[in-house]
Amino acid sequence: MTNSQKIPATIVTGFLGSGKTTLLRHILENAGGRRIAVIVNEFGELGIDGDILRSCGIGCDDAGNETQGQLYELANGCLCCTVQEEFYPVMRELIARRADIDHILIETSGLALPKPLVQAFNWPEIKNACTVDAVITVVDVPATAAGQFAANPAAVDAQRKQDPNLDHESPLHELFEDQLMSADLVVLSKLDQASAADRAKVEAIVREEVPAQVKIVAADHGKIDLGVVLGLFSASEDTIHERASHHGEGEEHDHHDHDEFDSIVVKLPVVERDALLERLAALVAEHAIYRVKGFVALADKPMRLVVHGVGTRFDSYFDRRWAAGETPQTHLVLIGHDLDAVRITAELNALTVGAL
Ligand SMILES: Nc1nc2c(ncn2[C@@H]2O[C@H](COP(=O)(O)OP(=O)(O)OP(=O)(O)O)[C@@H](O)[C@H]2O)c(=O)[nH]1
Repeated sequence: MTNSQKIPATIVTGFLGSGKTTLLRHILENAGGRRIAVIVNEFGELGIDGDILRSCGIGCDDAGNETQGQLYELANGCLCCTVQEEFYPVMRELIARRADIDHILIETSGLALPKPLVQAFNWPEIKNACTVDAVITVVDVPATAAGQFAANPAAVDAQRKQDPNLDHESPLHELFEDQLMSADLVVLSKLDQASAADRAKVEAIVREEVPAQVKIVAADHGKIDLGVVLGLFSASEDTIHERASHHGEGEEHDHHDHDEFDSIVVKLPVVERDALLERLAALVAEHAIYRVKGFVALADKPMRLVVHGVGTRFDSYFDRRWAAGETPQTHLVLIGHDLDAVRITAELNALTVGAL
């Protein structure tokens, strides 16, 4: 089978909160009749991205009931470490349904390394039926310009001063480089929050990491012409072995076990919106929390509030009414480094104002 007869798969990668789900939503809402199967993967115990996509009607029929076979959530760890157990069975299922599928869209967790996933497209059963249309790496311009992914950000410099014998290269920097080194296309996000100088600075940083033929484009809240992101025919699986990576296959990849990152899941009943957002902002300032995401139940509202915090910036919006028979509950996932789960959970628990 030639590559043009295979099902094209687009892999969307990028750090936590960079704008992957926003880009996915835009693609799915503008699919123009393409039948797209979606695989979303998250680090942390809650399948929040899947639920956000579902609340926009993705993976549901017109009556809001879940349709089988469009949306697959892999929430049991990072896709790059669970390729065999999690990704492979879903791909086999999709391959069996190939007559119903025009494109596969895969969102990796923000902590995943894309290379092992692309390499899985060389496994015979997958290679015979699918090809990687492109690896798209989403880059958060304000965060990158502010140095979040620098080789030696301030915190790492401080550690190094205390113990110069230790290797303290920032884990975020390695991840950033790995996610870029596999890219066939780079999408810059959040330019509305960045100056022209920041954009130029980030483009120069990205250019250092990606091969010359890789285009760097911009998307405003995920909006981008679908012709730019789909139909690239990169067949990345054929060249992935030539791409460098900080983490290899097999034994070397096993060391990428996310020891550097902690995930805390907090479940609360009803809370008060301003108190919650203030406390979360304070926690982000006090701890190395990279991303906060989840759903919030408010005492005076019949709607579910979605909260998404990246660094010190928090977005919140109501996405849907709590369903009949559903108990409104606050579910938050916090991801960061060296987090004191007991203390953070206790501080958030103290915000509970009761049940609906
Ligand atoms: N201002 C602005 N905000 C954006 C843009 N793109 C995404 N966002 C916001 O950034 C936050 C993170 O976006 P997501 O699309 O959820 O990011 P993600 O990469 O899927 O996040 P994780 O799944 O947590 O890794 C959300 O609050 C988005 O609304 C943009 O172009 N401009």
